[in-house]
Amino acid sequence: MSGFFSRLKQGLTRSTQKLNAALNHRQLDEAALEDLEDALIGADLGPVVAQRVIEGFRESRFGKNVTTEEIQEALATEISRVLQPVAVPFEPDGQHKPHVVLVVGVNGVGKTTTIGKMSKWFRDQGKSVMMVAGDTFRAAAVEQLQVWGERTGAPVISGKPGGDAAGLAFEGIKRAKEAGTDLLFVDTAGRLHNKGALMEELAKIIRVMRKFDETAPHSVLLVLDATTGQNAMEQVRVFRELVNVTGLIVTKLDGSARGGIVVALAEAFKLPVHMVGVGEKAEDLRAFSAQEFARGLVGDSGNLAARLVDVPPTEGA
Ligand SMILES: Nc1nc2c(ncn2[C@@H]2O[C@H](COP(=O)(O)OP(=O)(O)OP(=O)(O)O)[C@@H](O)[C@H]2O)c(=O)[nH]1
Repeated sequence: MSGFFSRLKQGLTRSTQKLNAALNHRQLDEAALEDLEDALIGADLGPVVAQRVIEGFRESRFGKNVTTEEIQEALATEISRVLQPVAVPFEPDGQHKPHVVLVVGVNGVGKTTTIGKMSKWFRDQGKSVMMVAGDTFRAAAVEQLQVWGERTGAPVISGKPGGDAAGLAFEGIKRAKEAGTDLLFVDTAGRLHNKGALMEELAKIIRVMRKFDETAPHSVLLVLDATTGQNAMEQVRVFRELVNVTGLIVTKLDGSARGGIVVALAEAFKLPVHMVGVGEKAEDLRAFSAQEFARGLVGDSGNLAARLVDVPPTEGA
C-alpha cells in the first residue's frame, strides 16, 4: 500500500513540479495568481477547475501572506472535491456470470496491459477470469495477453492475426458462460483514424455478445494514456459516440507531467475513474483514490496529508 503510494507520488512528481514552481510565492498578489492559474492550466487541470481555484483564492486570500502549505492544502482540497464523485471502484455486479467487460481505447494507451493487470487483480481476489484477445490487428497484443493469461491462470481466447474479433468475443462469452466464469475481459483494437470501421467493429462485437447475453457488455471501460494530456478529452468524446462508456482507466501516470488531465476529465465528463496505471508491471494498477491523487498531484507536505483524509463533498455534487 505505502509502496504503491510512493510510486504514485513518484509518478506524479513531474506534474507536481509544474505546480510547485507557481506555489513559490509568499504573498498572493495578482502576479502570483496569474502564475498559479498558468501552472494549473499547464498541468492540464483544465480552465474550469483552474479558474474556480483562482477565484476561491482571490476571494479568501488575496493580498495575504500565505504559506506554500496553505496554498497546497486549498488546492488539494479543491482537486479532491472534483475527483471524489468519480472515484468509484470497479466491481463486477455479481449478477452476471460472466460480467462482461469491453475494453476500448486508441492504440497504445495500455488496454492489453490493463486487462492483464485487472485479471491479476481479480484472480488475487479469488475470482475466475477469462480474456478475449480481440485486438486481432496486432499479433503482439495477442501474445501479450497470452503471457498475462499464463501468469494469472486465466484462459485466453485468441485466433488468427487479422481474424474476426466478434467471432472471438462470441467464443469467449460462450466458454465463460459454460465455465461459470466471473469476469470476461474483451480486448479490442483502437484505430481513431478510421472511426467508421472502429464503430462497425465495436458494434459487431456487442451485437454478437448479445446473442448470448442481451445485457452484455456490463461495463465498457475506456483506457486513456495520461501522457497524451488534453488529447484524452477528445478521445472520451469520440468513444462516447461509439459506445456507452461506463468508466475510465487512466494509465502511464508514472513519469507523466500531465496527471492533471484526470481532474479535467472528472470535471468535464463525470465518468467514474475506476483505476489508474502507474507502471508496466502487474502490481502497477491501483483503485483510484481522490485524496491520494490530489495529494500526489499537489505535493505532500507536513500535515497536508492528514488534513486531506476527509474532504467533505461540495454541496450539490
Ligand atoms: N509506464 C507505463 N507504461 C504502461 C502503462 N500501461 C501500459 N504501459 C505500456 O504501454 C505500452 C502499450 O501498452 P498496450 O497494453 O500494448 O497498449 P494497447 O492499448 O493494448 O495497444 P494496442 O494493442 O496497440 O491497441 C506497453 O509498452 C505497456 O507496457 C503504465 O501504467 N505505465
